[in-house]
Amino acid sequence: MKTLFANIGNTHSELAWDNLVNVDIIKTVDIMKELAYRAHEVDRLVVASVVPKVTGQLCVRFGQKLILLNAELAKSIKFADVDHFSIGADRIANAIAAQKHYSAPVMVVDCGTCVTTELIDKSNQFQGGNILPGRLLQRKILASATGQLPLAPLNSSLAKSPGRHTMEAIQSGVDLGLIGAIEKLITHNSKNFPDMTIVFTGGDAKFFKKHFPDAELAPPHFTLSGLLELAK
Ligand SMILES: Nc1ncnc2c1ncn2[C@@H]1O[C@H](COP(=O)(O)OP(=O)(O)O)[C@@H](O)[C@H]1O
Ligand SMILES: CC(C)(COP(=O)(O)O)[C@@H](O)C(=O)NCCC(=O)O
Ligand SMILES: [K+]
Repeated sequence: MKTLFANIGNTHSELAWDNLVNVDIIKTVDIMKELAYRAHEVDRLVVASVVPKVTGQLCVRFGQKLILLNAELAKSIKFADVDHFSIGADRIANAIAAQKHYSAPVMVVDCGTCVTTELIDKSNQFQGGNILPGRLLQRKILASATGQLPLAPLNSSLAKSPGRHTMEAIQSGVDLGLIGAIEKLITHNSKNFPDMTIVFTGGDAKFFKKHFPDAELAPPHFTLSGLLELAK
């Protein structure tokens, strides 16, 4: 039986057959086209999706072959104190991956379209987390919600602060602001978990990790590895 795994995020999606050696990264806007090429080989499609429009299309296309990750399938994680119906499937997969790769307590910082955190304690409880707009999303909202601000490009290193022109002011404002926000979340969330491990993952993980020397950089395709773990 051939199982295809898919992690469908708001910007990118990852596709893999039962291992992490050959992972294809596809823009989520193109994911249905990509899956159409592969549909004939797929006996089972195991998906973590946070894009309901795509989830709906997958239900129609794959029917009974489709398995959607939700908190009820994540038997190794307990959700006693959280609203488990509301938690994104990628965040549940991150919790499973954190449990597999690190010793608890552990907080994942997923730097994607949004920055999310997921905190898992020693007794495998999902304690909850945080959601805030990521580096690109903050740039986009500044450009779209104002008359005069340009869309500032992403840069791999920090822009000068104080910024000497509009672009530098946006880049340093957003990027330093997010680093500060993550620092604050770590300090705040670690009050009850002083020895917790911090793990960075997601498309922007390398950028942020540089500013957190005590944190870990997750192995490649970390979220997807959580999804694969589920199928074992
Ligand atoms: N070349 C790039 N194209 C798009 N996003 C990038 C790029 N380099 C860094 N990023 C950052 O990575 C984020 C997307 O990360 P990703 O993990 O793919 O997101 P998601 O899981 O939401 O699909 C973007 O929002 C942006 O902040
Ligand atoms: C918070 C998210 C938008 C993050 O998505 P991403 O940036 O990884 O594409 C996604 O996990 C989501 O839609 N979650 C549902 C709400 C929640 O997790 O509480
Ligand atoms: K993600």
